Amino acid sequence: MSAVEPAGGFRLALVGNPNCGKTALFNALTGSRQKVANYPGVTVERKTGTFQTPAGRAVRLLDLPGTYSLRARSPDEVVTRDAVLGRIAGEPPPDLLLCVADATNLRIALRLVLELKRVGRPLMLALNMIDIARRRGFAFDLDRLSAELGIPVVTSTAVRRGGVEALLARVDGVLAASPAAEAGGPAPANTWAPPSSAELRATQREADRILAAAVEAPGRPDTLTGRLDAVLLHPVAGLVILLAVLFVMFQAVFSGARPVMDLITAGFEALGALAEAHIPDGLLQSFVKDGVIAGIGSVVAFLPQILILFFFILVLEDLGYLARAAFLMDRIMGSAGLHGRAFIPLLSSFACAIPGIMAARVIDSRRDRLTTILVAPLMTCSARIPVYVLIVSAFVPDRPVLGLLSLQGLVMFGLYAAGIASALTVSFVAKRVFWRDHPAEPFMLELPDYKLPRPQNVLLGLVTRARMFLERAGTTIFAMMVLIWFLASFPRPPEGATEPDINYSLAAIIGRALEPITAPIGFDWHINIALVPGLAAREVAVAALATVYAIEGGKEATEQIGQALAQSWSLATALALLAWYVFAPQCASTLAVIRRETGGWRWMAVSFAYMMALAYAAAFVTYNVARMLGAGS
Ligand SMILES: Nc1nc2c(ncn2[C@@H]2O[C@H](COP(=O)(O)OP(=O)(O)OP(=O)(O)O)[C@@H](O)[C@H]2O)c(=O)[nH]1
Ligand SMILES: [Mg+2]
Repeated sequence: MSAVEPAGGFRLALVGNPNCGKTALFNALTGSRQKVANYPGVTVERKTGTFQTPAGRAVRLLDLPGTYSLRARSPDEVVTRDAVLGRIAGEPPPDLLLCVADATNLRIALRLVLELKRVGRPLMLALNMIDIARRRGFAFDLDRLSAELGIPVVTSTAVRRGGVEALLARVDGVLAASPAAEAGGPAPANTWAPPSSAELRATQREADRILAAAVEAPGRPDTLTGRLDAVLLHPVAGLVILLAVLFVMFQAVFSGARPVMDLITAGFEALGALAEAHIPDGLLQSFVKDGVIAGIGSVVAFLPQILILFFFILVLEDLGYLARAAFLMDRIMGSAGLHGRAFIPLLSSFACAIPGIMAARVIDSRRDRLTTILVAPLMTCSARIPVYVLIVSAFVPDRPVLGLLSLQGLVMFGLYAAGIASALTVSFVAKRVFWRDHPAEPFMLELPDYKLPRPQNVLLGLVTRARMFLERAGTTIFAMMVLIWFLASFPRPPEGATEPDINYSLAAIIGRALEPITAPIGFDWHINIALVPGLAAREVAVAALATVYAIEGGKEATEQIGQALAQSWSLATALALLAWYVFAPQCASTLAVIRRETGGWRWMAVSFAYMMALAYAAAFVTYNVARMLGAGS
């Protein structure tokens, strides 16, 4: 048998409608941890993994973005089409197409199966989510289904242990009979051509006939999803609930993390004290204590906040609420010129703009996709949380509003709202001013059934996030801290100097050189030092401020960084910096992803320029208005 195995093993591709459980199956088979969530359009690129079948065959498994047809309208669907048809350079076509279907939702899935048959590759159908289907009372005549379709049909529960064993056993059988195993056998003909709408309708009729013959739907349909949707999709009640959910989320981000945050801060302070006690006074002590510990510690302290935000996002995703939120926001987003499908990319950008920008691949019209990519970085990503929380807790008094809300939480919500409002405004302007002739595209998004969030899934998501955040702290942020400490410590002050050491440093020289540009927006040279390296990653700004004030404070810098800021900045400056951070084009990786996703420098340059202009303008207006209102000192 091994003599006829293709090099690198058999190639198996997972194809299917969006949200049917392909990635869950991929993870179950390969032990990978790719993102699984309850909304269509989670996977937007192809991923490979390997596994061994029970008979010992090595298989390379390909997870693909979901699609309804191989017609391929959007960039993610193009990936699927090309992989299925073997059009990807250097990659032979799959030896077996494993079509995955949501067993409770087979109509379109069967149409895709019929379309896939024309590709001429060995094909097999897995009725996934069979657990849910059985519970709801669906009955399947698998033999009949298999006979009608002319391919093997198995059932699976991708998210349960043992849920894929029958499938695995069957894969062996199919691979043994596949042409790849008959060395030199003739390749079957590929008769697939992009189907016309009429052809798709004909295929759908055939699929409906097979469905009627082989599947018995429950007499009493599932009513839970319907009952929930009657409230959650209500044009008024639904929007109110959505707003309430978002509000609770931001409040929790702000106030829920305090105790853990204080613990982390105390831990890093103890580390700093330890460094002070054990390393002799001098440059090395300053490097370890002010550069590394103060800098990294100031960023890592925000881990709890970031995890709280992700906890909310992960639970909402798994619940199936995100697609509803997209539906609710469609009218508002549509009037701002955004495609309904832009909602999930934009919401993902609350976590980080990078997956958000990539998720825009599900949008088929190029202009709608570009608009989404341009405004995604305006959404408040989690890297802004440290900057916002630091400044808000230093400058906004901690007092209750209307009894139960905190003023600080309210300001935080306002900052998120500012991000959303500016995204809507920018897209509105882009649509009206630049792309006037563009007709609105109809928005279609399948609403998944509600599912109870899976604790393992949420936990896994949190661990992944925590790891990514700490890795960033250990690499990008660490590297920037070393640079900033160096710039802030050299050259050493001259003999008999009276000012703090940092005032004689390279950092001060650079920061002061930028003052003519930043003085009108209220930033002094300390802030300038934080702004430039902050372009690498937003959190660096917090770390940089921590280091700058720690070095400036010298030995007496025992106070927390927030207190240091409150003493040295006016309220107007603090507000201007917040305004700056709502818009500033930041983190080099986001810009790099924009370049990659749009296929050139042009849109990267456009987004950098427009965000920089907005940031400067917003900071300018904020600073000057605040000063006029008396917040200038
Ligand atoms: N109960 C149950 N839930 C499942 C099963 N398979 C997947 N799910 C859930 O269904 C949702 C969608 O799963 P994914 O694996 O992300 O679906 P996908 O086909 O990769 O989706 P796209 O990447 O968007 O095309 C998730 O919430 C999974 O936890 C199953 O067999 N049983
Ligand atoms: Mg997927």
